[in-house]
Amino acid sequence: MTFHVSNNVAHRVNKHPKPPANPVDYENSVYQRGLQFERPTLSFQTAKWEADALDRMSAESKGYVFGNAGTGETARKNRDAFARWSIVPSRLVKTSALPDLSTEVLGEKHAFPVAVAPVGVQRIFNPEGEVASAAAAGRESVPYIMSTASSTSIEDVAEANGDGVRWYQLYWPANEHNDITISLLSRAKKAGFSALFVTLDTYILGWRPSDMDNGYNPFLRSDKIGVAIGFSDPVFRSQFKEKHGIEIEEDMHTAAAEWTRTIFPGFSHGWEDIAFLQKHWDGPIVLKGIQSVTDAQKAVELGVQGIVVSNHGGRQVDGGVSSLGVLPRIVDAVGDKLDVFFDSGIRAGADIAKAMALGARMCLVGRPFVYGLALGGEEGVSHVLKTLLGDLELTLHLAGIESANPKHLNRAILEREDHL
Ligand SMILES: Cc1cc2nc3c(=O)[nH]c(=O)nc-3n(C[C@H](O)[C@H](O)[C@H](O)COP(=O)(O)O)c2cc1C
Ligand SMILES: O=C(O)C(=O)c1ccccc1
Repeated sequence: MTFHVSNNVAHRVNKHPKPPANPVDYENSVYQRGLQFERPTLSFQTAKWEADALDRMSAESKGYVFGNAGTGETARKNRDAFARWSIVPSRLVKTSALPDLSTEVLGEKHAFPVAVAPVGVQRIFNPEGEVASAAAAGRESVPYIMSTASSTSIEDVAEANGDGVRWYQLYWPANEHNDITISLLSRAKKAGFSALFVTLDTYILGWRPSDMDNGYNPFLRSDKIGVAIGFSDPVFRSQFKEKHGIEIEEDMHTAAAEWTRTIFPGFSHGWEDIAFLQKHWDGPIVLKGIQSVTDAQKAVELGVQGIVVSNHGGRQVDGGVSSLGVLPRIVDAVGDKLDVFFDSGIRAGADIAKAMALGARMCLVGRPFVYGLALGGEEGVSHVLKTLLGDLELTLHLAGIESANPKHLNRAILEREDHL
């Protein structure tokens, strides 16, 4: 995989077409080439992405992406949980092979243990929105998870993602709209989305004071960009026409409100409903938003292929547990029976290393890529992904992990900082 950061520089200045061949070249490529020639516009300091991106945004967009549920306690806990684990490096570990960050999930090998988390309404942050981020993910060989709340249609995201790996995230309409669910699933399947991520923690938006202060709802914006999937859905369109006798375009406000209620019905499905998705989706199913061992075990009983240990980045239940905090016990209970994905709080390579050492098989990155998108469109998202992966590789390499390969990670490389 050698090497994200240097590749970026090489592409931009076209003076170093060949990526370096081994880890030793890392220093040369990053420190020397990076400093000697034109540098990427975005910083390598991950905290700067957030600061720079928020600086440029409207109060509404800033409140929306940076905002959390309630007091922000869970979002803070998500971050604090990483500092409770520390990596203990091993010395004089001879590396016999090239770096290999690959991991296996859902029966397939992936070059990197990172995916782009589903994030809705990305055109708020950049006019190119999902087209830019799906293209960047495809180019960086990182799976792209497309949100049902996207501001770009399923088909257009697929086209932008090219031959990349893409997975579809479902905001699951209530049972009375099963025909819409079936339509979404069949569109996703036809457009080459190979796995279904079902988000369980957001059947209604959480208590988000920043959005409430701004009177902001991403779906009800006057430009209606948040409802692209509904407005491009043949079943939703024909039902709307049947009910109101007019096309969506003749009363966009009513249509947007109806679509919002369709995918955020305000109440949850039950465990027994998962069978419906298993019947109508031909491929792996992953349940996103799991935080308890009991729920993880129910997922195993139902025979789904994976779970995402996630609290939606602290945006739904304030006062909730940290996502990294509950990861080990969930891995202990079900890690050998399905694939455990992780998100909520990943900001650097070391965070990915820790989550993988605690048993996650792949990490989803949320806000950081949104900041990259806001700052630099496709290039910005590419830069964020490359930086996180370059940082991860170097962290593992210097921690003495053979070939920087996540499969050699386990809890023995971690210490609880408060036990030292
Ligand atoms: C602006 C924004 C929009 C999001 N939209 C969705 C969504 O449409 N579907 C979904 O399942 N999760 C959504 N999420 C949650 C992310 O998929 C992910 O769980 C979370 O961002 C991970 O935490 P992190 O931001 O700390 O990386 C969204 C998160 C943000 C910040
Ligand atoms: O904001 C979110 O967390 C979220 O999941 C979402 C995305 C788009 C529209 C509404 C909610």
